[in-house]
Amino acid sequence: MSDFLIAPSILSADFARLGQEVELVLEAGADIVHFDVMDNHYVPNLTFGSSICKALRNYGVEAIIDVHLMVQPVDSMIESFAKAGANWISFHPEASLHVDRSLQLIKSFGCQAGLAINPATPLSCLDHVMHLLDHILVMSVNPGFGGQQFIPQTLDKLAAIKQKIASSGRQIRLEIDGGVKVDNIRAIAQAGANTFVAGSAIFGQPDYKQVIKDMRTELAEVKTVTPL
Ligand SMILES: O=C(CO)[C@@H](O)[C@H](O)COP(=O)(O)O
Ligand SMILES: [Fe+2]
Repeated sequence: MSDFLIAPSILSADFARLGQEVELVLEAGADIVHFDVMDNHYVPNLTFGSSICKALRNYGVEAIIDVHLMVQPVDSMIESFAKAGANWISFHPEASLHVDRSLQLIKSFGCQAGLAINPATPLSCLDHVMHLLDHILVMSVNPGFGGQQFIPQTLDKLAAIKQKIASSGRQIRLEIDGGVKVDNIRAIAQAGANTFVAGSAIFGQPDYKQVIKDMRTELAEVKTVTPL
């Protein structure tokens, strides 16, 4: 897998043509599919569940599906997403009563496990679970909606998490989610991210291939690549 992964968020896709939209964005050069699950409880918005993930697999989508659970409770959703074909599953620590248990549950189904960190979530939540993490999803907006502005303080947070990952000695993907665009992706990568969720920046343009190409051109300028 390459150093930098581009993960379009299907939250901004045309839901009436979801299979085709995912196919188009993968043909346009996307690496993985970011799948935002919102429950109108943990976040004030409602999207889709595991049956839509299964439908994408049935449609023929073979790429990694990166499920971002914005739901509470968490554990009751994990098995159905794993069985529906999710590869990566992340959740918000505030939404789980037993974070270690939820991470172990994700891994017990053979999926990669991640924690999603909100803008105001302290990094201490990572302290005792680094050994269970395959990725950390850093939210650069408050969760619940696409099309929000990138919160600039996230750059310092990324740098701090990058240090934590380096001291852990583990290979943990550092994923950024929210407000990622062609004009800020380079600075975000320079701060330490290596996996980039982008919804409105990609699906909001008529030519998905051009946006992804422009993002990769920016990423090619990054001096220090965060090792995996
Ligand atoms: O998880 C979320 C929002 O809660 C994201 O995945 C958004 O869907 C990203 O959308 P853009 O900010 O890129 O439009
Ligand atoms: Fe997301």
